[in-house]
Amino acid sequence: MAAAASSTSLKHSQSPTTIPCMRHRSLSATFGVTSLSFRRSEPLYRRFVVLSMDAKPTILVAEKLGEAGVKLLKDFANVDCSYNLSPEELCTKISLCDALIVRSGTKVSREVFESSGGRLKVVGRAGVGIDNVDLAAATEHGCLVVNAPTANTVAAAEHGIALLTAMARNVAQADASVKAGKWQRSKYVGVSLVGKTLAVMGFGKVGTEVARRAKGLGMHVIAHDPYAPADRARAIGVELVSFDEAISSADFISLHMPLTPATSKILNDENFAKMKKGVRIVNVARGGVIDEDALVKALDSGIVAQAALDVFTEEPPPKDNKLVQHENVTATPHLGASTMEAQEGVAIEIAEAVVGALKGELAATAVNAPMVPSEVLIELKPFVSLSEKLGRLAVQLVAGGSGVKSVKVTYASARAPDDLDTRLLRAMITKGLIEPISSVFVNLVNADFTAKQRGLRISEERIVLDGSPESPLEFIQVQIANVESKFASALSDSGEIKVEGRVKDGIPHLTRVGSFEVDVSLEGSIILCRQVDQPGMIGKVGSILGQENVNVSFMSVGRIAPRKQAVMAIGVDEEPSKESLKRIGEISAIEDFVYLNL
Ligand SMILES: NC(=O)C1=CN([C@@H]2O[C@H](COP(=O)(O)OP(=O)(O)OC[C@H]3O[C@@H](n4cnc5c(N)ncnc54)[C@H](O)[C@@H]3O)[C@@H](O)[C@H]2O)C=CC1
Ligand SMILES: O=C(O)C(=O)COP(=O)(O)O
Repeated sequence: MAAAASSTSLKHSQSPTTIPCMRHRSLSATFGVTSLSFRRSEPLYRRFVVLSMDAKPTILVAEKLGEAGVKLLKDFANVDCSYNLSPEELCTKISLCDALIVRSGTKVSREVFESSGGRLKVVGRAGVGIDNVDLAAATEHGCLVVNAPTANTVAAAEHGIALLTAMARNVAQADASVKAGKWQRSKYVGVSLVGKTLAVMGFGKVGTEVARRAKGLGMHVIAHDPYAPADRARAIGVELVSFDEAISSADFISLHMPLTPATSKILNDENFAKMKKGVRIVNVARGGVIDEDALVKALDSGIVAQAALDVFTEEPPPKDNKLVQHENVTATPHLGASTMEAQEGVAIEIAEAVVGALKGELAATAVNAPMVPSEVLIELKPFVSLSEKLGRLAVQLVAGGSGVKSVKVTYASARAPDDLDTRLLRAMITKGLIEPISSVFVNLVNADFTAKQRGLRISEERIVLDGSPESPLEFIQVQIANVESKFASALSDSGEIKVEGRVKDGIPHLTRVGSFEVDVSLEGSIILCRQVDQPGMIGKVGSILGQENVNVSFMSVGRIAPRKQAVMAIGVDEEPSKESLKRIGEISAIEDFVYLNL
């Protein structure tokens, strides 16, 4: 990463403080925060998922969404409900959209993010499974992905139970037979559920609700979930067991885990061979967790007596799909979430999440961004701003041609080490370091990815201070190693560019440059001058700026000793002209100076 040649040439328009936007935004209704006022006219989260949104945003709803949700969206944005778009049509439309809402039927591929040209800021998945969204691509493009994880839980569990009971009593097959004019009572003798063992694979929200209901049907319920707490299972009389124990002892297996690389085709030839002969399988999770060819073989050989499937690897499955056609298979077209109640709930849940994210609020259901509780966020707010500004300052001090590769961030705090969430701060320092010297837009979603991609290593260190832990942090220090500085006094004794800041009365201040203590509020822009300490310097610089009507907000001098080397830090509200900066540089006592945009 090469630093910009001249700090004065840095593009001011990249500064987030220049984005015109609303005042006094609510931080997050979801987190119960009512309202916060910000000194800059910018909601905090806007720094993370920033929109250049002077006009109403546009939201593309690509699959059927409940009316109440659509109404919520329309109150805030232009809403384009276009269903059944081909992948090409979606890619064409997306460049005009700030947000996209989908269900399980739309593939939000890398091409979609690439085609958006950076405008797409939020993808809302109106449901749980996000396996149809390329999360890595979303993150790389700084696009937030939110889902609606709770509103369809009961619907999916009820559908699982519906399939379980219908399968056990051949309801679908018998219904088709009666409609065909037959009366085959002996052919459709079923099996009972009571006393049978049900293995719930994936003991999350849906799995838990299925387990509860199955217990009510008199079944013996066991579950396998490597991440579920045993006490939650025990509380409802379910025993957590290993994968092999679950599949080998079950009469019925119900799948409720997400489709991930680890669960893909988890029911395969090898695992079907471990099952009890005559096992019955329900899948309301994702088709991809079953190797469908292996299931056909297991059905044909009688290892699996019956299967009831709501989901398929390819949806809709091809007409000649062997599973769908199999007489021992009951199939539904991905109806798990399809109740009136669930669809209404999901629509509202996703509309609120998407609108909130577009407004710059933190989304409680963000899938690809760290969640920071609201109380932590409120405390960290001024430090978030300080972090970004220290990053911006530090990188502008790097001499052109030096490559920034290694940055050390030190947080000094009287809090216990595990009582400080630095993810936000690190993301904002990264934003400050990268944005001034590139065209990349960095936010909370893509900060770590962007740093890694640029080979920028950010290490973090904690200094634990004695004293009152009332404030989350005393100071933050940013050091850039192995670079030259265009302002030699910014180098510490050990040769790194070093800047340090604190929050004073809620306002970020620069309190150290190299080995020099200064004190200048981090607002507007800053001029740093190195000089031999002597009377009259402040006046000389001040009068040059005054002649141009540039308002000085702050001045401070840090010096080794009276009349020795000193650094003068001057905060200015307006950007001085090149001519004024040149005149400051020509003051004979000034040995070195740099102008830095914040
Ligand atoms: N058919 C439909 O219309 C619907 C399908 N679903 C699907 O159901 C699945 C579960 O949904 P929720 O319960 O809401 O999600 P959840 O996130 O609450 O639960 C998933 C559980 O699976 C567990 N898990 C992860 N890897 C596992 C593994 N290798 N083995 C066993 N368990 C594992 C997790 O620890 C978690 O407890 C998702 O795939 C979702 O997409 C959800 C709603 C409707
Ligand atoms: O929420 C889920 O994971 C589902 O599978 C529901 O999918 P749908 O929104 O009905 O296409």
